[in-house]
Amino acid sequence: MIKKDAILIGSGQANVPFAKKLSEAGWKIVMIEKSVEKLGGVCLNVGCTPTKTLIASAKVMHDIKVAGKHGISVSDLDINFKKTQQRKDAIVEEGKKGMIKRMGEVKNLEIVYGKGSFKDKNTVIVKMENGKEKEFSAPYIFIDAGARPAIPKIKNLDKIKYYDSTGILELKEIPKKLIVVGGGYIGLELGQMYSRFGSKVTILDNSSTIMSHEDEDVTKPLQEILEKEGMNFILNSFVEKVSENGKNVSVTYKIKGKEHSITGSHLLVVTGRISNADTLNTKAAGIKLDEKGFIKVNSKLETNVKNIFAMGDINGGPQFTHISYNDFVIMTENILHKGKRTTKGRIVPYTMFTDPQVGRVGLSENQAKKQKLDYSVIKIAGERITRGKETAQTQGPWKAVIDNKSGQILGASIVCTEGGEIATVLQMAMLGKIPADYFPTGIFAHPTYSESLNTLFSQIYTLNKNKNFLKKTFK
Ligand SMILES: Cc1cc2nc3c(=O)[nH]c(=O)nc-3n(C[C@H](O)[C@H](O)[C@H](O)COP(=O)(O)OP(=O)(O)OC[C@H]3O[C@@H](n4cnc5c(N)ncnc54)[C@H](O)[C@@H]3O)c2cc1C
Ligand SMILES: NC(=O)c1ccc[n+]([C@@H]2O[C@H](COP(=O)([O-])OP(=O)(O)OC[C@H]3O[C@@H](n4cnc5c(N)ncnc54)[C@H](O)[C@@H]3O)[C@@H](O)[C@H]2O)c1
Repeated sequence: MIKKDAILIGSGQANVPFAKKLSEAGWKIVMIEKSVEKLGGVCLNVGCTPTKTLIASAKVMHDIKVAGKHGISVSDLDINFKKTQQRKDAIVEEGKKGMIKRMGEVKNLEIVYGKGSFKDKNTVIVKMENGKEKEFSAPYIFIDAGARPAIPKIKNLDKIKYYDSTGILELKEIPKKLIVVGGGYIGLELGQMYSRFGSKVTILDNSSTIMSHEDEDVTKPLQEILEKEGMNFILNSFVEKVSENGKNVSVTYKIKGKEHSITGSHLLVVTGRISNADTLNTKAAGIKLDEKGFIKVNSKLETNVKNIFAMGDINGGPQFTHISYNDFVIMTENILHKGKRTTKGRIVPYTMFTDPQVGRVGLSENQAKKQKLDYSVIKIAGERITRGKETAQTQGPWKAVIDNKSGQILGASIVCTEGGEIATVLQMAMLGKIPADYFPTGIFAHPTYSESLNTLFSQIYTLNKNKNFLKKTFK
């Protein structure tokens, strides 16, 4: 048994920077990670970094395909997919090398490769790749062990070749016909990416809309844009079974009880991500899980067991890199500086990296409605965006939700080629409590995309006229 000041399980987006902070404060720590290949977690190795790199390559391909709009013709458009993949691999490798170097410089940090699981509330056993075991004990344990693909129960799925979000990134060939089960972030981002590389892509989802947790007046226009690019959507579809015939895969699904089938060359299954807590023997430490298997934490990220904390996807999310990183910020302040930071009231931004992006921050209209808030909605179509006209990227809509009493922005959904950046501008306004009426009159550089926040927020005057909106706040 080796004694430490703290045990860190998983090298996700929170534990990596946290290890450095603990070390700087003089703590002797051990970090347990399944393998060196997984060091740095999902985002760097098989998540954000590789996907956003490949998606950028697919955008270049698309921009060339539509260059005719600008009077530019390109003949012999071709892709050397091996090189495209090599570029992605090199970027991941570079990030990995840098991280390993920085981790090597962290004093008092021992990294052990193997599967960690609890023996009791202070002890963790590591089953190493060579079959040997090591035991560590510490008064503090920080879990940042993430989530993995959720594979739905579909008849024969375990008998055929299919891809999850990791496997699909390693393809050597561009699929002729890609069937995607799941129309959420990964399905839409990777579906559009392969569609732009040349695949015929069909997305099946059992919900009535893509990205079903978002407002329908945001997801419907996005679906239409993707359909115009050649993608096909089969919604309200319940996949029953799959089979292989030769090199092809067939998917049988039901819509309103009626059976249909579709055949493709490749099948991608991306229907959400489940907690890795089931690999940790949490019972031995008495750690409580929620009904979905995520570790229950309070707003300070404390589990029900004293001095055991859970950060990142494994505590139920939201499942984003920046949220896990913010968990690290909370933990650092509370553990090392006697702070009282919590997750309460944190404004959550996220961006789906389709093209156009869906830049999101704060509340959607649906969420504001559910919370029974007193709110108004402003919205403009993409055609109103001046910069978009110049760049031939007039997708939309842009939408914001405003608190009727305070005039504060409650949230926004920005469908735009740079939707994520524009939503970030609004996030800054929300953080700084800059009210909505700053935007119609504020000065924005012309012609940036963000300048059109001016146009979006000018809608508040119309609301004012029609509904006596924000009488106190806006004149
Ligand atoms: C394809 C894809 C694209 C994504 N794109 C984005 C994006 O653009 N933006 C964004 O914000 N988010 C994105 N995400 C989500 C993001 O990657 C995750 O939210 C983020 O990585 C979660 O970090 P984490 O701290 O929870 O730990 P993770 O990154 O999940 O790391 C957990 C680590 O713990 C290790 N581990 C697990 N169990 C054990 C055990 N028993 N013993 C030892 N080690 C263990 C794992 O091997 C892993 O390395 C994407 C995810 C995927 C799959
Ligand atoms: N840009 C980003 O920030 C980004 C990118 C990728 C992933 N992520 C994170 O990773 C998480 C996982 O992504 P994801 O796309 O796997 O999950 P998701 O929850 O975003 O989408 C899953 C989709 O699958 C559908 N679905 C579920 N079960 C189904 C079934 N049996 N048949 C058909 N459809 C089914 C759901 O209706 C949903 O639309 C995301 O929730 C997000 O937090 C973020």
